[in-house]
Amino acid sequence: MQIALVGAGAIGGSIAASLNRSGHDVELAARGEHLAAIRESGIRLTGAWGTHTALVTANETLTRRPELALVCTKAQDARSAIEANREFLTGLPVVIVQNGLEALATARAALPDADWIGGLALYAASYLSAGEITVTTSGPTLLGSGDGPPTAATVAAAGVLAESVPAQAISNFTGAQWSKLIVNQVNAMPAITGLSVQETIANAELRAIITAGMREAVRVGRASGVRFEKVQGLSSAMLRVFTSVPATLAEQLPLLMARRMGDTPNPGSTLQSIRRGQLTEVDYLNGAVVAEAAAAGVNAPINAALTEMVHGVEASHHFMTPGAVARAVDLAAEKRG
Ligand SMILES: NC(=O)C1=CN([C@@H]2O[C@H](COP(=O)(O)OP(=O)(O)OC[C@H]3O[C@@H](n4cnc5c(N)ncnc54)[C@H](OP(=O)(O)O)[C@@H]3O)[C@@H](O)[C@H]2O)C=CC1
Ligand SMILES: CC(C)(CO)C(=O)C(=O)O
Repeated sequence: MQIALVGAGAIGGSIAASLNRSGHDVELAARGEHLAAIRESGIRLTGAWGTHTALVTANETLTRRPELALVCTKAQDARSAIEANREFLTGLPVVIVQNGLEALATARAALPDADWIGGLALYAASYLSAGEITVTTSGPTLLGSGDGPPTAATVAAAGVLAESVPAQAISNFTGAQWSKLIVNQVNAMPAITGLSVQETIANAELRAIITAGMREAVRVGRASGVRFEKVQGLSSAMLRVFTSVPATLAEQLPLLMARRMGDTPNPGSTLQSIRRGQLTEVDYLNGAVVAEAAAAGVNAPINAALTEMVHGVEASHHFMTPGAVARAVDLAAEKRG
């Protein structure tokens, strides 16, 4: 099948290489030194999904109309990436694989005339260098849209992807996006400290803040009327227990998440942006919790403080120590009440 991917970093690159390995005819839209490296010697995939060098067609924008497309940029780049490839995406089923809550709304606003399908990657991947992608933890990609059952186009797209990567169509995609937003509470701390997700969770001070941020985000979701969908064991019932037990007991959840990630250090996608000197997605992660809290008339001081600290590191290029992070969270929480 002819399949196009717009954005071929950690997520897009690992999916593209796997599709190529299965025999699909893949075209990528990529940019900069990554595009040059892919043109020169393909995408080199390593890690949990095996080793493969994918020699694929790659251009700054798509040059032909595929049968299925995926958009796999960071949230802040999605709109311009879709607009730049509008000609070859119009009328197609297009999967947008993105964390946060806004992927489908952004995609539909940028290109109303496409059959947009949301994608949530439950695996972890890293961009090592131009042309080099590694999968650090395996897991499925969930496809869906809205709060009902998956559409026929979603089931068909999941079927195609599932021949190459773990993928499945789900109901209540909106609830799954929220559950993933709770999982993505682990992204900010690596971006602030420069440590891996596993290292931040192993640190008692940081783990307490991550847990508090997760509990705050669940409460905001509830205040917004969210029906959490089960994602990586995070069901609505489980999240109710998570927010009602003592904080130290609740820390078992991030500890479990870290164990599931295994031994290969996972920087998370937000720290990877920082390491490349790029702006991060934090406004779509912790920032989304703050925005939803404001809309629901509740406070989210921990998520607000984490958002601010990630922006601070983006600007200063200096990571913070765990002690400094703990002091900043305390001060911010006091100030905001
Ligand atoms: N990495 C992970 O483990 C996981 C990531 N996710 C989510 O998946 C999404 C993608 O993340 P990830 O793959 O890590 O991000 P990356 O930054 O690794 O990849 C995004 C790629 O898109 C490229 N890009 C941006 N705009 C354009 C454009 N107009 N045309 C062509 N290419 C473009 C970027 O290029 P450039 O570098 O030049 O900006 C980059 O190569 C995010 O929403 C993330 O939160 C979800 C689960 C796990
Ligand atoms: C859950 C996690 C941290 C996996 O890498 C992720 O979704 C991300 O990096 O954005």
